[in-house]
Amino acid sequence: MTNKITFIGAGNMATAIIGGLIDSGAAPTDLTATAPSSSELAPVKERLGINIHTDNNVAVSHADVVVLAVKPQIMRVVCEELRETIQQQRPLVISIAAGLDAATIDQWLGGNNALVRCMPNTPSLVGYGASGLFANSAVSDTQRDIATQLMNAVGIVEWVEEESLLDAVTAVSGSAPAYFFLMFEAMEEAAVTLGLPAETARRLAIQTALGAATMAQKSDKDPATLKQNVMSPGGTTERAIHHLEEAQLRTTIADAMEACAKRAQEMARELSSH
Ligand SMILES: NC(=O)C1=CN([C@@H]2O[C@H](COP(=O)(O)OP(=O)(O)OC[C@H]3O[C@@H](n4cnc5c(N)ncnc54)[C@H](OP(=O)(O)O)[C@@H]3O)[C@@H](O)[C@H]2O)C=CC1
Ligand SMILES: O=C(O)[C@@H]1CCC=N1
Repeated sequence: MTNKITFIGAGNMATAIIGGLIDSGAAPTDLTATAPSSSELAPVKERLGINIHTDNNVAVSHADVVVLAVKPQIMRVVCEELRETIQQQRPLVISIAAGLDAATIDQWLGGNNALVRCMPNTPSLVGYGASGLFANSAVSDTQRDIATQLMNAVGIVEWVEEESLLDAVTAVSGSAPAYFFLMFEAMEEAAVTLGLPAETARRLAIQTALGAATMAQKSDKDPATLKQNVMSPGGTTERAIHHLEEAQLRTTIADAMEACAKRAQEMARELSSH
């Protein structure tokens, strides 16, 4: 990819994507990240070798693609500060902020911008990201390809044709690494109670998740069948799964994902109104 890409914000998500891009062959010199303080940026430069800037407008002035990677709560200030430069430069703008809708961001940037909303996740850092993308009507096919290539460099890409579906993407992949990390915590704690050393338990739980995910990805069988294949009749797994079903794990997951999607909608309302 030969585009010059500027990330506004150099936090968890931006550095995860940048790290993944570099691992997949992007030239660090084509990448720039900004943040308010050079003390935060210095270690990013040291680690990734990319360009850094504390002035967002300067960083955007030569960019083909601008990735807005600041917290949703400060997006308005950042966009309004960038409005003039973006209107002159006309880059493809990609927002990764949860909740904030494309029309609001476009308006804050002065209007008529080619804008892609992307909901990535932090496993982008290791090339196993999963991103949902939505394009507004100003985005050309070439720009769609650019966004696809960018996020494909760090994982899989799924386009949605209705913007509201990004809230579901947030629930199933954007926020979801945290659900699995919670599961690892819980499994490690339980295994320690059963007598295993914590480190052993952690290694076994993580490797098992990796194995299960890889099997589910490579197999032509659906997850329900793969689950059934582990459950010997009258055996140990059956007992464990019975317990999880009795404890309403499915409902708990559905409720958590619904809460996640609702929070994204709430954030959109809160943030677009002030
Ligand atoms: N974390 C995740 O798993 C995911 C996050 N997202 C979205 O990504 C976005 C960023 O989240 P995340 O990376 O976790 O947040 P972080 O707080 O880790 O990163 C935000 C970055 O923005 C910088 N920043 C703050 N103010 C400005 C400014 N005025 N100009 C330029 N940079 C600024 C921060 O610098 P400083 O620290 O100095 O304030 C920091 O580097 C959010 O909108 C979130 O919704 C989407 C999907 C997943
Ligand atoms: O928790 C959040 O709001 C962000 C968006 C998805 C993951 N982290």
